[in-house]
Amino acid sequence: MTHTADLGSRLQDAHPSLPVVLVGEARLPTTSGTFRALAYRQADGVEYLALVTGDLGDGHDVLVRLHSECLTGDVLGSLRCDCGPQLHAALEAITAEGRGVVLYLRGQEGRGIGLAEKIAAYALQEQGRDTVEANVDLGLPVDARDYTGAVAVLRDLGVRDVELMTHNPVKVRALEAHGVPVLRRRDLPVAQTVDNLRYLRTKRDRMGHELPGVD
Ligand SMILES: Nc1nc2c(ncn2[C@@H]2O[C@H](COP(=O)(O)OP(=O)(O)OP(=O)(O)O)[C@@H](O)[C@H]2O)c(=O)[nH]1
Ligand SMILES: [Zn+2]
Repeated sequence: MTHTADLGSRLQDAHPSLPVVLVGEARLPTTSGTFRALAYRQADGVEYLALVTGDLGDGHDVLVRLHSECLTGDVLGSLRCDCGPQLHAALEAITAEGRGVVLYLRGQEGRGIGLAEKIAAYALQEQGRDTVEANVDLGLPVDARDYTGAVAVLRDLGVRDVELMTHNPVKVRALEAHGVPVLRRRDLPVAQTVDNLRYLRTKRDRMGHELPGVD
């Protein structure tokens, strides 16, 4: 697990200057609304896609989702997790609000370990390990996500403080540690299935996620 102390030291090491550049911007009509899509790239090649709706104005109290890439859930409709429904719920929430940002984090597939390693972790889960134990067995961090670039994108968009759509307290702490206050946390609907129940329970019981509705 990413402990608060580890997170704090990583954040202290984070470079304070803007490590991302805006590469392209276009209108993106989707089934969940029409967004302004802004594509950013970090010096190491990691890309970010910010889907923005409305006028962010003074940047205060912006409804935000930081969405970690999940190819299997977001694109393929995997039932091992709830990422796809969460992504679409977040896009629909900013559309309904008329103002907000969904920031798609391409460098965070598999909680930062990458797609191939996530599939290897799934194989261990089929042998009975939970999501945390599987990463440990592979010699990988349980959560390798870094939010420095995400914060840089939010700053570039003029976002100053946020209402964050998440159940994950580490995301809240990461934004706060980078100087982006989280005014409120907003729950997303949790799509519980027989295939993702253990994954959801592990997030609640071992990673501190706020998932009171999960049985
Ligand atoms: N390593 C690993 N990553 C997984 C597994 N299942 C899902 N993921 C990845 O987990 C990320 C989503 O993170 P979660 O911890 O499920 O949720 P979160 O985004 O931190 O929390 P919310 O903001 O509440 O959605 C995505 O990048 C998924 O690819 C797994 O079994 N092992
Ligand atoms: Zn997923």
